[in-house]
Amino acid sequence: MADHSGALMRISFQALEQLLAAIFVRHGVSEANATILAGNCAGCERDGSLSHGLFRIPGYISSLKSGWVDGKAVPDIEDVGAAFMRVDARNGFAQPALAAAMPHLVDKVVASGVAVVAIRDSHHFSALWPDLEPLARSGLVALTMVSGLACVAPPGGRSAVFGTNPIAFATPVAGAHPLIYDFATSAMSNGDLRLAARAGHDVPLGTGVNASGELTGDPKAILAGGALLPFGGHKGAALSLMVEVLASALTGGQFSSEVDFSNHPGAETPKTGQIVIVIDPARGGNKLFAERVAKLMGSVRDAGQPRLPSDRRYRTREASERDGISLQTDTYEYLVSLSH
Ligand SMILES: NC(=O)C1=CN([C@@H]2O[C@H](COP(=O)(O)OP(=O)(O)OC[C@H]3O[C@@H](n4cnc5c(N)ncnc54)[C@H](OP(=O)(O)O)[C@@H]3O)[C@@H](O)[C@H]2O)C=CC1
Ligand SMILES: O=C([O-])C1=[NH+]CCC1
Repeated sequence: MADHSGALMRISFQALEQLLAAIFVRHGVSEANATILAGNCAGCERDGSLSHGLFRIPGYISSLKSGWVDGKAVPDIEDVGAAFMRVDARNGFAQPALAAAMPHLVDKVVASGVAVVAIRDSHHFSALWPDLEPLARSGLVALTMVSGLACVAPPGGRSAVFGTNPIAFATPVAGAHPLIYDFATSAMSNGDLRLAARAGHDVPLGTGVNASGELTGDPKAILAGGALLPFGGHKGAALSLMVEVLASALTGGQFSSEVDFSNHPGAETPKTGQIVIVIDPARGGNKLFAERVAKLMGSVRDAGQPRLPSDRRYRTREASERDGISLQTDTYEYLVSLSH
Protein backbone atom coordinates (compact mmCIF):
# COMPACT_ATOMS: atom_id res chain seq x y z
CA MET A 1 0.00 0.00 0.00
CA ALA A 2 1.49 3.34 -1.00
CA ASP A 3 2.21 6.01 1.60
CA HIS A 4 -0.85 8.18 1.11
CA SER A 5 -1.19 11.67 2.46
CA GLY A 6 -4.61 12.65 1.14
CA ALA A 7 -7.75 13.78 2.90
CA LEU A 8 -9.10 11.86 5.86
CA MET A 9 -12.47 10.17 6.06
CA ARG A 10 -14.28 8.07 8.67
CA ILE A 11 -15.66 4.59 8.20
CA SER A 12 -17.67 2.39 10.56
CA PHE A 13 -16.21 -0.89 11.79
CA GLN A 14 -19.00 -2.81 10.03
CA ALA A 15 -18.40 -1.07 6.68
CA LEU A 16 -14.65 -1.66 6.87
CA GLU A 17 -15.16 -5.29 7.89
CA GLN A 18 -17.47 -5.86 4.90
CA LEU A 19 -15.05 -4.21 2.50
CA LEU A 20 -12.13 -6.31 3.78
CA ALA A 21 -14.21 -9.51 3.60
CA ALA A 22 -14.96 -8.72 -0.06
CA ILE A 23 -11.23 -8.20 -0.71
CA PHE A 24 -10.31 -11.52 0.90
CA VAL A 25 -13.01 -13.39 -1.05
CA ARG A 26 -11.95 -11.68 -4.27
CA HIS A 27 -8.41 -13.01 -3.67
CA GLY A 28 -9.34 -16.62 -3.06
CA VAL A 29 -10.33 -16.83 0.61
CA SER A 30 -13.47 -18.82 1.51
CA GLU A 31 -16.43 -16.78 2.80
CA ALA A 32 -16.07 -18.28 6.30
CA ASN A 33 -12.33 -17.56 6.55
CA ALA A 34 -12.76 -14.11 4.98
CA THR A 35 -15.28 -13.14 7.67
CA ILE A 36 -12.77 -14.08 10.40
CA LEU A 37 -9.78 -12.34 8.78
CA ALA A 38 -11.79 -9.21 7.97
CA GLY A 39 -13.07 -8.88 11.54
CA ASN A 40 -9.56 -9.34 12.85
CA CYS A 41 -7.94 -6.81 10.49
CA ALA A 42 -10.71 -4.20 10.87
CA GLY A 43 -10.45 -4.63 14.66
CA CYS A 44 -6.71 -3.91 14.53
CA GLU A 45 -7.31 -0.73 12.52
CA ARG A 46 -10.17 0.34 14.83
CA ASP A 47 -8.02 -0.13 17.94
CA GLY A 48 -4.93 1.59 16.56
CA SER A 49 -2.87 -1.60 16.09
CA LEU A 50 -1.75 -0.02 12.85
CA SER A 51 1.27 -2.25 12.21
CA HIS A 52 -1.20 -5.14 11.80
CA GLY A 53 -4.28 -3.45 10.36
CA LEU A 54 -4.79 -2.22 6.79
CA PHE A 55 -1.01 -1.94 6.36
CA ARG A 56 -1.01 -5.76 6.06
CA ILE A 57 -3.61 -6.08 3.29
CA PRO A 58 -1.08 -6.02 0.41
CA GLY A 59 0.95 -8.72 2.20
CA TYR A 60 -2.12 -10.92 2.64
CA ILE A 61 -2.97 -10.49 -1.03
CA SER A 62 0.51 -11.12 -2.39
CA SER A 63 0.82 -14.24 -0.22
CA LEU A 64 -2.53 -15.51 -1.49
CA LYS A 65 -1.62 -14.69 -5.10
CA SER A 66 1.71 -16.49 -4.80
CA GLY A 67 -0.05 -19.71 -3.76
CA TRP A 68 1.95 -19.78 -0.51
CA VAL A 69 -1.12 -19.82 1.76
CA ASP A 70 -4.46 -21.54 1.23
CA GLY A 71 -7.27 -19.10 1.95
CA LYS A 72 -9.86 -21.87 1.67
CA ALA A 73 -8.14 -24.24 4.11
CA VAL A 74 -10.41 -26.14 6.48
CA PRO A 75 -8.57 -26.82 9.74
CA ASP A 76 -8.39 -30.31 11.15
CA ILE A 77 -8.89 -30.64 14.92
CA GLU A 78 -7.37 -33.55 16.81
CA ASP A 79 -8.55 -34.19 20.37
CA VAL A 80 -5.46 -35.57 22.09
CA GLY A 81 -6.29 -35.40 25.79
CA ALA A 82 -8.60 -34.05 28.45
CA ALA A 83 -6.91 -30.68 28.20
CA PHE A 84 -5.05 -30.78 24.88
CA MET A 85 -6.04 -30.18 21.28
CA ARG A 86 -3.92 -30.10 18.16
CA VAL A 87 -5.05 -28.17 15.13
CA ASP A 88 -3.58 -28.72 11.69
CA ALA A 89 -4.33 -25.45 9.91
CA ARG A 90 -3.52 -27.18 6.60
CA ASN A 91 -1.49 -24.28 5.29
CA GLY A 92 -4.26 -21.83 6.10
CA PHE A 93 -4.47 -18.80 8.36
CA ALA A 94 -4.15 -19.27 12.12
CA GLN A 95 -7.28 -17.33 13.09
CA PRO A 96 -9.78 -19.71 11.40
CA ALA A 97 -7.85 -22.61 12.97
CA LEU A 98 -8.26 -21.11 16.44
CA ALA A 99 -11.91 -20.24 15.75
CA ALA A 100 -12.60 -23.88 14.79
CA ALA A 101 -11.03 -25.05 18.06
CA MET A 102 -12.75 -22.46 20.26
CA PRO A 103 -15.98 -24.31 21.25
CA HIS A 104 -14.00 -27.46 22.19
CA LEU A 105 -11.39 -25.35 23.92
CA VAL A 106 -13.94 -23.73 26.20
CA ASP A 107 -15.51 -27.15 26.97
CA LYS A 108 -12.08 -28.48 27.91
CA VAL A 109 -11.28 -25.54 30.15
CA VAL A 110 -14.62 -25.93 31.91
CA ALA A 111 -13.97 -29.67 32.39
CA SER A 112 -10.25 -29.56 33.24
CA GLY A 113 -9.54 -26.05 34.49
CA VAL A 114 -6.88 -25.62 31.83
CA ALA A 115 -6.46 -26.37 28.13
CA VAL A 116 -3.79 -26.11 25.47
CA VAL A 117 -4.31 -25.63 21.73
CA ALA A 118 -1.30 -26.40 19.56
CA ILE A 119 -1.75 -25.05 16.03
CA ARG A 120 0.64 -26.01 13.24
CA ASP A 121 1.06 -25.40 9.50
CA SER A 122 -0.55 -22.00 10.10
CA HIS A 123 0.06 -18.45 8.91
CA HIS A 124 -0.28 -15.69 11.54
CA PHE A 125 0.04 -12.23 10.06
CA SER A 126 -1.77 -10.16 12.66
CA ALA A 127 -1.75 -8.93 16.24
CA LEU A 128 -2.28 -11.60 18.91
CA TRP A 129 -4.61 -9.69 21.24
CA PRO A 130 -7.75 -10.43 19.13
CA ASP A 131 -7.09 -14.15 19.70
CA LEU A 132 -7.29 -13.69 23.48
CA GLU A 133 -9.77 -10.90 24.15
CA PRO A 134 -12.92 -13.09 23.81
CA LEU A 135 -11.43 -15.62 26.25
CA ALA A 136 -10.66 -12.97 28.86
CA ARG A 137 -14.13 -11.46 28.37
CA SER A 138 -15.60 -14.84 29.26
CA GLY A 139 -13.63 -14.92 32.52
CA LEU A 140 -10.58 -16.94 31.45
CA VAL A 141 -6.86 -16.22 31.66
CA ALA A 142 -4.97 -16.86 28.43
CA LEU A 143 -1.51 -16.81 26.98
CA THR A 144 -0.45 -17.20 23.36
CA MET A 145 2.74 -17.17 21.30
CA VAL A 146 3.52 -17.27 17.59
CA SER A 147 6.80 -17.87 15.80
CA GLY A 148 7.49 -15.97 12.59
CA LEU A 149 10.05 -15.21 9.91
CA ALA A 150 13.71 -15.26 10.85
CA CYS A 151 14.65 -11.58 11.02
CA VAL A 152 15.99 -11.35 14.61
CA ALA A 153 19.60 -12.15 15.52
CA PRO A 154 20.52 -13.40 19.01
CA PRO A 155 22.52 -10.90 21.09
CA GLY A 156 26.09 -10.81 19.82
CA GLY A 157 25.06 -12.55 16.63
CA ARG A 158 24.75 -11.19 13.13
CA SER A 159 22.47 -13.68 11.44
CA ALA A 160 18.74 -13.90 12.01
CA VAL A 161 17.49 -17.06 13.65
CA PHE A 162 14.35 -15.96 15.53
CA GLY A 163 11.13 -14.45 14.28
CA THR A 164 9.81 -11.33 15.97
CA ASN A 165 7.96 -13.98 18.04
CA PRO A 166 5.18 -12.15 19.87
CA ILE A 167 3.72 -13.13 23.24
CA ALA A 168 0.29 -12.04 24.47
CA PHE A 169 -1.34 -12.44 27.88
CA ALA A 170 -4.91 -11.64 28.86
CA THR A 171 -6.77 -11.64 32.15
CA PRO A 172 -10.21 -10.53 33.31
CA VAL A 173 -10.28 -7.44 35.53
CA ALA A 174 -13.28 -6.76 37.79
CA GLY A 175 -15.26 -3.71 36.65
CA ALA A 176 -13.00 -3.00 33.67
CA HIS A 177 -11.93 -4.25 30.25
CA PRO A 178 -9.56 -7.23 30.34
CA LEU A 179 -5.87 -6.44 30.73
CA ILE A 180 -4.10 -7.63 27.59
CA TYR A 181 -0.51 -7.12 26.71
CA ASP A 182 0.81 -8.18 23.38
CA PHE A 183 4.31 -7.55 22.12
CA ALA A 184 7.05 -8.75 19.83
CA THR A 185 10.08 -10.17 21.65
CA SER A 186 12.23 -8.18 19.21
CA ALA A 187 13.16 -4.59 20.08
CA MET A 188 10.67 -3.55 17.39
CA SER A 189 8.15 -5.47 15.33
CA ASN A 190 8.98 -6.02 11.68
CA GLY A 191 5.82 -4.06 10.84
CA ASP A 192 6.96 -0.98 12.78
CA LEU A 193 10.45 -1.27 11.29
CA ARG A 194 8.96 -1.24 7.79
CA LEU A 195 6.71 1.69 8.71
CA ALA A 196 9.78 3.61 9.97
CA ALA A 197 11.67 2.80 6.75
CA ARG A 198 8.72 3.98 4.69
CA ALA A 199 8.43 7.23 6.65
CA GLY A 200 12.21 7.82 6.48
CA HIS A 201 12.59 7.84 10.31
CA ASP A 202 15.58 6.45 12.20
CA VAL A 203 14.92 3.85 14.89
CA PRO A 204 16.59 3.81 18.34
CA LEU A 205 20.08 2.37 18.47
CA GLY A 206 19.76 -1.18 19.80
CA THR A 207 16.84 -1.99 17.50
CA GLY A 208 18.98 -3.88 15.05
CA VAL A 209 22.23 -4.42 13.18
CA ASN A 210 23.27 -3.89 9.56
CA ALA A 211 24.55 -6.62 7.24
CA SER A 212 28.00 -6.38 8.90
CA GLY A 213 26.55 -6.96 12.36
CA GLU A 214 27.07 -3.33 13.45
CA LEU A 215 24.41 -1.47 15.43
CA THR A 216 22.48 0.96 13.27
CA GLY A 217 19.53 3.33 13.57
CA ASP A 218 18.77 3.09 9.85
CA PRO A 219 15.71 0.85 9.38
CA LYS A 220 16.56 0.30 5.71
CA ALA A 221 19.99 -1.10 6.67
CA ILE A 222 18.34 -3.48 9.16
CA LEU A 223 15.92 -4.63 6.48
CA ALA A 224 18.60 -4.96 3.76
CA GLY A 225 20.55 -7.96 5.01
CA GLY A 226 20.79 -6.86 8.64
CA ALA A 227 18.69 -8.13 11.53
CA LEU A 228 16.52 -6.92 14.37
CA LEU A 229 17.69 -7.65 17.93
CA PRO A 230 15.65 -9.07 20.82
CA PHE A 231 14.45 -6.53 23.40
CA GLY A 232 16.35 -6.62 26.67
CA GLY A 233 19.41 -8.51 25.37
CA HIS A 234 19.69 -12.10 26.54
CA LYS A 235 16.39 -11.88 28.44
CA GLY A 236 14.34 -11.09 25.33
CA ALA A 237 16.36 -13.70 23.42
CA ALA A 238 15.42 -16.33 26.02
CA LEU A 239 11.73 -15.41 25.64
CA SER A 240 12.08 -15.67 21.88
CA LEU A 241 13.68 -19.09 22.28
CA MET A 242 10.72 -20.13 24.44
CA VAL A 243 8.34 -19.01 21.68
CA GLU A 244 10.19 -21.17 19.13
CA VAL A 245 9.99 -24.14 21.54
CA LEU A 246 6.30 -23.76 22.38
CA ALA A 247 4.87 -22.38 19.13
CA SER A 248 7.02 -24.45 16.74
CA ALA A 249 8.78 -27.47 18.29
CA LEU A 250 5.86 -28.44 20.51
CA THR A 251 3.12 -27.84 17.93
CA GLY A 252 4.96 -29.54 15.08
CA GLY A 253 5.23 -26.24 13.17
CA GLN A 254 8.34 -24.95 11.44
CA PHE A 255 10.92 -22.87 13.30
CA SER A 256 11.14 -19.27 12.09
CA SER A 257 14.52 -20.09 10.52
CA GLU A 258 12.97 -22.97 8.54
CA VAL A 259 10.37 -20.88 6.73
CA ASP A 260 11.36 -20.84 3.07
CA PHE A 261 9.05 -19.14 0.64
CA SER A 262 11.70 -18.63 -2.05
CA ASN A 263 9.54 -20.61 -4.51
CA HIS A 264 6.63 -18.26 -3.88
CA PRO A 265 7.63 -14.76 -4.97
CA GLY A 266 5.50 -12.18 -3.17
CA ALA A 267 4.81 -14.41 -0.16
CA GLU A 268 4.97 -12.56 3.18
CA THR A 269 2.98 -14.55 5.72
CA PRO A 270 5.08 -16.72 8.07
CA LYS A 271 4.06 -20.40 8.06
CA THR A 272 4.93 -21.64 11.54
CA GLY A 273 2.77 -22.47 14.56
CA GLN A 274 0.92 -21.01 17.52
CA ILE A 275 0.25 -22.15 21.05
CA VAL A 276 -2.69 -20.99 23.15
CA ILE A 277 -2.85 -21.85 26.86
CA VAL A 278 -6.09 -21.11 28.69
CA ILE A 279 -6.76 -21.31 32.44
CA ASP A 280 -9.98 -21.05 34.39
CA PRO A 281 -8.93 -18.79 37.30
CA ALA A 282 -11.84 -20.11 39.39
CA ARG A 283 -9.83 -23.34 39.80
CA GLY A 284 -7.30 -21.36 41.81
CA GLY A 285 -9.92 -21.26 44.56
CA ASN A 286 -9.97 -17.50 44.83
CA LYS A 287 -13.52 -16.35 44.10
CA LEU A 288 -12.28 -12.78 44.01
CA PHE A 289 -9.60 -13.35 41.36
CA ALA A 290 -10.77 -10.58 39.02
CA GLU A 291 -11.14 -8.17 41.97
CA ARG A 292 -7.58 -9.01 43.05
CA VAL A 293 -6.31 -8.23 39.56
CA ALA A 294 -8.22 -4.93 39.60
CA LYS A 295 -6.63 -4.11 42.98
CA LEU A 296 -3.17 -4.91 41.65
CA MET A 297 -3.68 -2.70 38.60
CA GLY A 298 -4.89 0.08 40.89
CA SER A 299 -1.69 -0.24 42.94
CA VAL A 300 0.42 -0.03 39.78
CA ARG A 301 -1.41 3.10 38.67
CA ASP A 302 -1.16 4.59 42.17
CA ALA A 303 2.58 3.91 42.10
CA GLY A 304 2.78 6.25 39.11
CA GLN A 305 2.67 4.20 35.91
CA PRO A 306 0.67 6.54 33.67
CA ARG A 307 -0.33 3.96 31.08
CA LEU A 308 -0.94 0.24 31.38
CA PRO A 309 -0.97 -2.18 28.45
CA SER A 310 -4.23 -2.03 26.47
CA ASP A 311 -5.24 1.41 27.86
CA ARG A 312 -4.35 3.09 24.57
CA ARG A 313 -6.07 0.41 22.52
CA TYR A 314 -9.36 0.65 24.43
CA ARG A 315 -9.26 4.44 24.21
CA THR A 316 -8.69 4.26 20.47
CA ARG A 317 -11.53 1.74 20.13
CA GLU A 318 -13.88 4.04 22.01
CA ALA A 319 -13.02 6.95 19.72
CA SER A 320 -13.38 4.79 16.59
CA GLU A 321 -16.78 3.54 17.75
CA ARG A 322 -17.91 7.08 18.48
CA ASP A 323 -16.48 8.90 15.45
CA GLY A 324 -15.73 6.11 12.96
CA ILE A 325 -12.34 4.68 12.04
CA SER A 326 -10.04 7.29 10.55
CA LEU A 327 -8.81 6.46 7.06
CA GLN A 328 -7.09 8.26 4.18
CA THR A 329 -9.56 8.60 1.29
CA ASP A 330 -7.03 7.27 -1.19
CA THR A 331 -6.44 4.23 1.03
CA TYR A 332 -10.20 3.68 1.01
CA GLU A 333 -10.30 3.98 -2.78
CA TYR A 334 -7.38 1.57 -3.06
CA LEU A 335 -9.23 -0.95 -0.86
CA VAL A 336 -12.41 -0.57 -2.94
CA SER A 337 -10.37 -1.22 -6.10
CA LEU A 338 -9.10 -4.47 -4.56
CA SER A 339 -12.62 -5.65 -3.75
CA HIS A 340 -13.86 -6.13 -7.33
N1 LIG B 1 1.85 -12.25 13.92
C1 LIG B 1 3.11 -12.05 14.17
O1 LIG B 1 3.95 -12.87 13.85
C2 LIG B 1 3.56 -10.82 14.88
C3 LIG B 1 2.65 -9.94 15.40
N2 LIG B 1 3.08 -8.86 16.11
C4 LIG B 1 2.07 -7.96 16.64
O2 LIG B 1 2.52 -6.63 16.54
C5 LIG B 1 1.86 -5.85 17.51
C6 LIG B 1 2.77 -4.79 18.00
O3 LIG B 1 3.86 -5.37 18.69
P1 LIG B 1 4.91 -4.40 19.41
O4 LIG B 1 5.29 -3.34 18.44
O5 LIG B 1 5.96 -5.22 20.01
O6 LIG B 1 3.98 -3.80 20.50
P2 LIG B 1 4.02 -2.35 21.22
O7 LIG B 1 5.39 -2.11 21.71
O8 LIG B 1 3.37 -1.36 20.37
O9 LIG B 1 3.05 -2.62 22.44
C7 LIG B 1 3.27 -3.73 23.27
C8 LIG B 1 2.30 -3.81 24.41
O10 LIG B 1 2.72 -2.88 25.38
C9 LIG B 1 1.73 -1.90 25.61
N3 LIG B 1 2.42 -0.62 25.68
C10 LIG B 1 3.03 0.04 24.67
N4 LIG B 1 3.59 1.17 25.15
C11 LIG B 1 3.35 1.22 26.48
C12 LIG B 1 3.66 2.13 27.52
N5 LIG B 1 4.36 3.24 27.28
N6 LIG B 1 3.24 1.84 28.77
C13 LIG B 1 2.54 0.73 29.02
N7 LIG B 1 2.20 -0.18 28.07
C14 LIG B 1 2.60 0.07 26.82
C15 LIG B 1 0.77 -1.99 24.45
O11 LIG B 1 -0.54 -1.59 24.86
P3 LIG B 1 -1.56 -0.93 23.77
O12 LIG B 1 -2.01 -2.09 22.92
O13 LIG B 1 -2.67 -0.33 24.57
O14 LIG B 1 -0.78 0.10 23.02
C16 LIG B 1 0.87 -3.47 24.10
O15 LIG B 1 0.06 -4.28 24.91
C17 LIG B 1 1.36 -6.83 18.56
O16 LIG B 1 -0.04 -6.80 18.50
C18 LIG B 1 1.89 -8.17 18.12
O17 LIG B 1 1.02 -9.27 18.34
C19 LIG B 1 4.39 -8.60 16.35
C20 LIG B 1 5.33 -9.47 15.87
C21 LIG B 1 5.01 -10.62 15.07
O1 LIG C 1 5.40 -7.17 12.69
C1 LIG C 1 5.96 -8.30 12.68
O2 LIG C 1 7.06 -8.51 13.21
C2 LIG C 1 5.26 -9.40 12.01
N1 LIG C 1 3.98 -9.37 11.79
C3 LIG C 1 3.50 -10.53 11.11
C4 LIG C 1 4.71 -11.34 10.87
C5 LIG C 1 5.85 -10.61 11.54
